[in-house]
Amino acid sequence: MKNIPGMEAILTDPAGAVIGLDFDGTLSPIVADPASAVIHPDAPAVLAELGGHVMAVAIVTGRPVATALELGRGLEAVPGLVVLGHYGFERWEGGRVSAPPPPAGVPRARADLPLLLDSLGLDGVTVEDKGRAVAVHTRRSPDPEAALAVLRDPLAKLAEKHGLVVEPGRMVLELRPPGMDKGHALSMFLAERDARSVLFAGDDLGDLAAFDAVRASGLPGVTVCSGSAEVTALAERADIVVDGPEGVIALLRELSSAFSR
Ligand SMILES: O=P(O)(O)OC[C@H]1O[C@H](O[C@H]2O[C@H](CO)[C@@H](O)[C@H](O)[C@H]2O)[C@H](O)[C@@H](O)[C@@H]1O
Repeated sequence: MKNIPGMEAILTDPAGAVIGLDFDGTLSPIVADPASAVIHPDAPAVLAELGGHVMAVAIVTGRPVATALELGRGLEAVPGLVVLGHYGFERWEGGRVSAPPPPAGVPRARADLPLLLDSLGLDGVTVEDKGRAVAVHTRRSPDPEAALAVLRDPLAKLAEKHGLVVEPGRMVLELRPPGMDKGHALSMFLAERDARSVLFAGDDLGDLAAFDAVRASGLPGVTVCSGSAEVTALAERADIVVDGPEGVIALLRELSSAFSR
């Protein structure tokens, strides 16, 4: 680990390190039904151990905070944990949630979706109502990539009509408000805490902005890709590529053990 640029600073000064982690595909294995996702069983204990050494553990996710905590049972016990949900619009810390008022465009887009999806005649496309955003999933359709291709333009037009943006992800297109992304969320958090180093691990396109934020911070930083066959863009830009959530947990465990030595 020591040979990775940025890791040296984290290992020698853990109290100055922020560990940023995506949720789905990084801490939680990808499953067909978003409502059935659960955190890797070892993650809460590994993060609790890590949280005792570092400046902060921050989960930066597209999920609403409440969903991340529900699917991530045990996370609330991680010392000093911060959850930045909805790509950073929501924040949970010490049991308290803060968030701006919900955007008006989301319920309007959600109301238009059934008719639009009917008109496209796609099988197995499902809608996840996230409150402050709405996600259209194709993982359970017979050809998920082809369904995504059919949906791309109509959803872009729907998003524009309601003042929203499209966030592409693993077999999902999400309609959400503009003005925030994981990079912005992470940058603000690093500045707020006066971090001295940072590690960020993610698996999906939305995590690229956080990778950029690690670089832009000017801090000693490490980017980790939770690798999959579905997304290759992160692996190309990561300092470390591991094998999915299992690999992420193993890396965090190794880090924690190094701090304890
Ligand atoms: O930022 P994240 O924590 O990675 O959240 C991104 C999206 O993750 C979820 O969808 C993904 O995981 C599902 C469960 O494993 C999977 O079925 C889906 O295909 C993936 O795209 C979640 O449902 C979305 O709301 C999140 O925005």
